Formats: sequence, C-alpha cells, structure tokens
Amino acid sequence: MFQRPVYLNQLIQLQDSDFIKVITGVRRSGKSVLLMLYKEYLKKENIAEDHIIYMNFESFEYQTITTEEKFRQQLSELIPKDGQRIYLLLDEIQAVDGWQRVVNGIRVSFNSNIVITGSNASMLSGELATLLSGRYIEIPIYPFSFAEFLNVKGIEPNSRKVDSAYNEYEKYGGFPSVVIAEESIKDTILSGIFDTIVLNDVALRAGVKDVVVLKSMIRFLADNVGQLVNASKIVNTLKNEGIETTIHTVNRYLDLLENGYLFYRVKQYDIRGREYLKTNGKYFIVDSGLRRNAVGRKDGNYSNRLENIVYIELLRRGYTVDVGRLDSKEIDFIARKLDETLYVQVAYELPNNTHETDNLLKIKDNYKKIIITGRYYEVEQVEGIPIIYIVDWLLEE
Ligand SMILES: Nc1ncnc2c1ncn2[C@@H]1O[C@H](COP(=O)(O)OP(=O)(O)OP(=O)(O)O)[C@@H](O)[C@H]1O
Repeated sequence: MFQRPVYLNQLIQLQDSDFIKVITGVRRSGKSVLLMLYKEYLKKENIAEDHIIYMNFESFEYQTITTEEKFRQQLSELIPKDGQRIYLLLDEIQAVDGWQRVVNGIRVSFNSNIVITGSNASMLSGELATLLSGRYIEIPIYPFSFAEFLNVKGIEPNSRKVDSAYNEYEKYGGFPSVVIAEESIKDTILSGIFDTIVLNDVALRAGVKDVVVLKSMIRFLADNVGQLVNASKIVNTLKNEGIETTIHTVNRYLDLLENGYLFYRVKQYDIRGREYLKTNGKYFIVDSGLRRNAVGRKDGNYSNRLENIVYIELLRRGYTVDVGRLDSKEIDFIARKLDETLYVQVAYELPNNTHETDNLLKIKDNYKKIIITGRYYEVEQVEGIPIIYIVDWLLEE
C-alpha cells in the first residue's frame, strides 16, 4: 500500500483532540486503506493492541451489527476499562442505524480517539447528526493527486516522463485501484466504480427504479463540467433527448450526487457586491477518469477538463472555492483558506489578446493572482501575473 502522508499526518496531528475525526470521500478513494495505515501507525507507536479497536461494518465479521443495541453491546465487550486512551476506528459506520448516539456516548464517557469513515455526506446531516455537530472534524479525501500519482508510478517530478504521465492522469484519473491497474482493465474498473456510486448509493437511496433519467443527467453534468447549469436547463436538455422529468426530481438527484461526493456544485460570488449570486452554479466531477467514463469515453472540451482538474486540486489543498464574478467578467476560481485568497484563471492556451489577464487585473486587491495554462510557455508572467503550466502547478509544494 502507498502511504498518503497528506492525510495520515492530519490524523496524527489531531489524535490528541477530543473531536471525532470523520474521513469522507467518494467511494474507492482510499478511506478504508487510510484507516488501516493509521492503525499500522498506532501499532508502531506501541499502542497496546487491545486499545486499538477496529471495526469494518462491511466485513463479514461485523456485517450483522446493524442496530444501535448490537453496536453498543459489541463495544462494551471490546473496550478495556482501565482508563487508558482507546483508539476506535470505525469503517463504513453508516451501516449502523443510530451510530451517532453510540459514538457520542463513547466520546463523552471514555478517554478516546475516534476515527470514522463514510462515503455519503448524509451521514453528517439529519436529526441524529446534530448530536455530533461541533464535535467532529472532517478530513475530506480524494483520489490520488498528480503528485501522489507520480510517486506511485515511481516517476521523478523533474523527469522527461512527466508530460506523458500527466496525459494518463488526465485520461484515467486518480482512483488508486485504476492507477495501479494495467491499462487494458482501467476502463472496466472505472465502470465498476461508476455503477457502485450510481446504482447503490444514489439510485438505491432515492428509491429510483428507472435509472435512465439519473444516468442521462450524470452524462449531461459530466459533459458540461465547468459550465453554468441549472435544473431547468437539465430538464430541457433531457426532454430534447426524449426523456421526461421534472425540476423537483432533477434537484433531488443533484443533491444525491453531491452527497455521494461524485459532483461538486460551485457557487458564483460577486466580488464587488461581496455576495453569492442566487443564479446557476457550475458542477465539477471528483475524478477525470469518471468523467470520461460517464460520457461514453469521448474526450470533450479540453479547457473544461483542465478547469476540473484545477478545481479538485484546490479542494485537495484545503481551499474553499467559488467562481468569481466582477461586473460582466468571470474569474474562474476564488480559492480561500483562513486569511489567504487566491484568484485563478485557467486557460488551455495563452490567448494573443489579454482577456485572461484583463479579468484578473480588474480586481483591485493585493491577493495573489495566477493563470494556469494547459500548455507550457516560456513566459513566466504577463503584466505581473504569473503564468504556470498545469503540470508545474500540480507539483508545487
Ligand atoms: N494508499 C493506497 N495504496 C494502494 N492502493 C490503494 C490505496 N488506497 C486505496 N487503494 C486501492 O483502492 C481500493 C479502494 O480503496 P478503499 O477500500 O480504501 O476505498 P474506500 O474509500 O474505503 O471505498 P468505499 O467507500 O467504496 O468502501 C483498495 O482496494 C486498493 O486496491
């Protein structure tokens, strides 16, 4: 297994805090493996084995624990009562009804470090989740970044192979099991991941019997990543394909797709008015391999795909990201983290006119502004704005 220091270090840094750590992310992104890596770390730190309680609710051993009572009983048998800190690692906890009450009870009653995983945001909303509100820290995880991808492939960041590695990353994405697979089976693995999310997580939850609308909607969103989209536009597009649906249904599915961390909705922020616009948002998909899979393996618009990769990488780096508006101009991303703000424009090619720089130069504040390009240019800056080739940007520390 490949170490994922970015995430493992977060777990280690937080391990003395009382907050419950919740590892969230799309299916197959590596949540269970991260939990196992943390368990190995604890063992190396000489934490007594009986004080590390690991339960995977998808495993044969714990599959029958689906109720609060059974879960509580099992835990009371496993927890040593010597007052020493216990490390409770709970994988796919959402399988247990009422788990929030039990986990909160442990948090209150025992000297404990609790780490849980889940692949659906709904586990953190709803009535019971209020028991945990303000008492947990989310550690969002994503498929491999490009830097992780190179590491897994054993490619040095300054080697000649980096550009072709980027092409592969762009095509098949960063799901760990896809990255390590032979090329001939990558598409099959991606289809499997796609079906798990769509059929099990979304369709089953929503009670969708006919998945035609859902699948067509996903195809539309994947084909239009980075474009302004709203529910009525989706309804009309599907209608043109002969598929009838309603705004209500589309909105419900959009929520489910976001809850499953498959798509992210990005709101538009009016920089001058300092407010969010209540208009259309843009959708981005969690992984470029899944995008290609969802649209029937067509390539689609390169600039939008590039924007998608930048967006997910900004999330990975811990930014909150909006699309910016300044009068009639658009700023691709406003990325914020604590007191830092970064304005990002993404362009496949540097145009001869100064369109990309114009938009950024209109923003009259001193925060950092960059242009990320899909092609390599010798120029380092235009009108004081750094021009950074996507591959270099993805590999920045
Ligand atoms: N760090 C890693 N190194 C190598 N392979 C990995 C790593 N993380 C994940 N994988 C591969 O990806 C697969 C999926 O990982 P994992 O089961 O941890 O994902 P998950 O997010 O828990 O998935 P789900 O939500 O569907 O349960 C693993 O079976 C493994 O093959």
